[in-house]
Amino acid sequence: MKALDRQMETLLAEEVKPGIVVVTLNRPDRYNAMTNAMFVELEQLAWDLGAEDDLRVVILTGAGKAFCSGYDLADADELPNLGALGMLDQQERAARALAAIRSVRVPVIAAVNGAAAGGGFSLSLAADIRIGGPAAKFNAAFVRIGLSAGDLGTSWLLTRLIGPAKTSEICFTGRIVEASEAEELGLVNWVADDDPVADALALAEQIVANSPGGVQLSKRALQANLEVGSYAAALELENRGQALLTRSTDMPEALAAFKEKRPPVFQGN
Ligand SMILES: CCCCCCCCCCCCC[C@H](O)CC(=O)SCCNC(=O)CCNC(=O)[C@H](O)C(C)(C)COP(=O)(O)OP(=O)(O)OC[C@H]1O[C@@H](n2cnc3c(N)ncnc32)[C@H](O)[C@@H]1OP(=O)(O)O
Repeated sequence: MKALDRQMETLLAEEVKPGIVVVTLNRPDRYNAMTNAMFVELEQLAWDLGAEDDLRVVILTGAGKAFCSGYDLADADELPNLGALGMLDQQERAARALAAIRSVRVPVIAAVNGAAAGGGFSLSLAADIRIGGPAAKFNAAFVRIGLSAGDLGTSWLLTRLIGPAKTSEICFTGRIVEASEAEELGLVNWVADDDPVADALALAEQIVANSPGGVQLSKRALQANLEVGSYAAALELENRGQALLTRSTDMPEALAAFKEKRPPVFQGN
């Protein structure tokens, strides 16, 4: 088994090309519904993969017909017995898992192969890029199940992705957003003609051809600058990243390659 490959109870991870790992939510009979085991494995996988120097891009997708249908409603019966603090613990554990996915240092591309509902919608938002398949559909199902769309980062990320008005409409109605509308809204970068994983892989190969440090510090700056409050703070963060990269060996290699009119060979340091 390769260093980046993982076989877990609810997830599979496979290095399909050098540095490109496809993570598959693997509960197809339950439309990849989320369980506590899946949250624990998502968080663990995010940290394990992040520790691998050779990692360059993660593609996240679902086995079978759905991407992820949110919390496993078959498990919901036992929740009321947990009490308020027990529920808070469950919610925080799930939130930590999605935050870990979002903070993976390399680009994460969600190949949304089917329904992304509830927490599954939230999980797709934790990715940097979403590519829909023809069957992709997004559903902030929370209000239909007695919950709030303030869930696993949805209210923060979706507002910044598609704007407060459309976010409000989608979250207050709990309606389905089909692939074509998702593309119009910018919820997905595009809709693949067939398998979104194939499109995600082609995109990942374009990313892998570039400086790993440049890509990873770009991700860091782009994510952080959704949070910093000012242009000055953004510049400060960018300046530090660039100063760090100018000390890398990849940058002189890129300059030499440009002058010698050849592709650069990046080492990621
Ligand atoms: C009461 C809620 C308790 C949750 C609170 C938990 C608090 C602590 C937990 C940690 C924090 C996580 C919080 C999480 O983010 C909250 C949520 O995710 S809430 C939203 C939960 N999800 C849903 O409400 C979506 C339900 N599913 C659907 O709307 C539709 O199935 C679909 C996904 C839009 C797909 O529609 P269709 O293509 O028409 O497919 P079907 O409806 O026919 O379903 C096919 C098949 O899959 C089974 N299934 C679908 N979704 C789930 C699911 N979420 N859990 C379990 N099983 C699911 C469905 O039953 C069918 O199976 P079959 O009947 O054919 O055997």
